[in-house]
Amino acid sequence: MKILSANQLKEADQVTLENQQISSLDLMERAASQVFNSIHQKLKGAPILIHVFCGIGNNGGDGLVISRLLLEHGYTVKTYIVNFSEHRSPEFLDNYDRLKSMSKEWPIQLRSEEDFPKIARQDMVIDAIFGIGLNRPMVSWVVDLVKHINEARCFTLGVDVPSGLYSDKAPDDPNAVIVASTTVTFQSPKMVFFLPQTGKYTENFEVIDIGLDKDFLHQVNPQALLFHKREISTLYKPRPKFSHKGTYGHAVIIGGSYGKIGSTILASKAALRIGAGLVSAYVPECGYIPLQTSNPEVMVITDGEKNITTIDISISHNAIGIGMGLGTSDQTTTAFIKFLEQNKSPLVIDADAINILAKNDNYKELIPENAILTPHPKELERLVGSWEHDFEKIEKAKAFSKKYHCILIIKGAYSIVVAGNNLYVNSTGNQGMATAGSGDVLTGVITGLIAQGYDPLQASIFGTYLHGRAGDIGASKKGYESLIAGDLITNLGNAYVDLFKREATKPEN
Ligand SMILES: NC(=O)C1=CN([C@@H]2O[C@H](COP(=O)(O)OP(=O)(O)OC[C@H]3O[C@@H](n4cnc5c(N)ncnc54)[C@H](O)[C@@H]3O)[C@@H](O)[C@H]2O)[C@@H](O)CC1
Ligand SMILES: Nc1ncnc2c1ncn2[C@@H]1O[C@H](COP(=O)(O)OP(=O)(O)O)[C@@H](O)[C@H]1O
Ligand SMILES: [K+]
Repeated sequence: MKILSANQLKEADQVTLENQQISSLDLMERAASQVFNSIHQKLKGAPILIHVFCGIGNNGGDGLVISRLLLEHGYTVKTYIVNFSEHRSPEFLDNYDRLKSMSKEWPIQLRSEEDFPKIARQDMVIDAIFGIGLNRPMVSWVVDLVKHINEARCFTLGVDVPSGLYSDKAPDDPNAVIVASTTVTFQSPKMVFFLPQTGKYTENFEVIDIGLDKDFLHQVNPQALLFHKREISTLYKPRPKFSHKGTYGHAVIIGGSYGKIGSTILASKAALRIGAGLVSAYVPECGYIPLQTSNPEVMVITDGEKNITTIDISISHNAIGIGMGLGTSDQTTTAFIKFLEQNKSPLVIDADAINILAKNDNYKELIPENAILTPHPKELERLVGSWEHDFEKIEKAKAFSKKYHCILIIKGAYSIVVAGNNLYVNSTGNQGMATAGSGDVLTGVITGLIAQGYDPLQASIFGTYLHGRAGDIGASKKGYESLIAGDLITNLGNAYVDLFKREATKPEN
């Protein structure tokens, strides 16, 4: 699914008006009535008090349409106009008149704190103050209104985006944004939903198709792609009946140091579970027995006593995952850099291998083309420098990916695969995966996919998806707290099986 920027959505809006020969008032009616439908389906006429807060632009216009439709269906509604400016949009004004003409109760004008209404915990709020048009800080009384609404802690539905969020940067004041229980958003999910600084303002979101011009949507180069099962299952490579283990490649996992051998156990097991034909682990001697006993299917090569001192892989192989638990001692750093100078295999670079690269710009020049780097936020900061907000972080990651011709996976909730200017946002995974070793599993998964013949970009996207899905299946059985990295490995098979399960169809109302 395409994630479009605010400007692209505005352009889509204009193209739609021209090509479909409709007015922007019609488009607003179409969009807002779908928000109403979504609310009505859930509320089913429940007799609760609904407060609709409308700005004076088109987001406010949507709010007015929703108010009118709610009233027409017998809901108890109070509509407020948040007068943050005198420049009312024409569509707002039209809908304002329509609402006044059908309701005895006229919208309530808000101009200062004295006008704020009481909102009870059991009421519902519809937030249509600002949409994607917010372009400067809100005046202080509107900030206070946002805080007043948030303090009510009632079910709050954001229209398009929670008010107070910019489309391309972090909020000026983290408390000056509506915290929505859900957001019903038009046509495309917004990038802000997927980033830590801004995604926290909506617990859920629902994308509604408002029928914008299909050709435009098809040809537009999106800000990012959000990948779900539908797109992902097309990447799957079936296993031919007459295949043998050689068909699925040999993955090598290099890492570990005294006390951190577990990371290589997890990564090599994950490479096997994702389907590599053969897996070898290259570890210091202290890892030999732990690996052989915990993973009988994995072959083990050793070097150094407590940490790796040279990396010399003479066996034939198809992909290497390197870095988990490796350490960054001088000896290991030298070994890794020498290895990079000679290496010709597809690489997944993780953890301490990233930390070593971050030490010196000359080292970064050795990153082979199409290598995949899987930094968590701290490792990313070491690699690309610090950022003020998440959008800047993404720009820095893109610049790094372009400069060194590599793929970066920004890990976290909604991990983002960065390949040059292209961004792929993962839809699977959960907070239970914030646990030791889950990144090691991801490295094993991606290495195992490349060994099987997936190209690095496919392996990054497919692997991130399956890893998250395994976490979701694991959490559905164990809950978030007790999910551990080993559970992700256990559920990789279920994640594959799930790829081809049909969604249960929703019962008709
Ligand atoms: N194609 C689409 O995406 C559609 C968008 N529609 C709605 O239109 C919204 C965008 O409407 P608008 O562009 O009118 O913008 P908003 O309604 O978000 O904001 C209203 C106006 O306020 C001004 N403004 C921005 N920041 C301000 C501040 N801090 N203080 C005072 N004034 C400020 C801006 O000039 C802005 O145009 C969308 O979010 C959506 O709700 C729908 O009606 C229909 C289709
Ligand atoms: N809140 C979260 N939601 C979804 N996935 C998460 C969350 N927190 C962590 N993860 C995933 O778990 C993994 C953690 O990786 P990392 O921090 O490198 O772990 P470790 O170094 O312990 O192996 C990443 O794939 C990340 O996307
Ligand atoms: K809003």
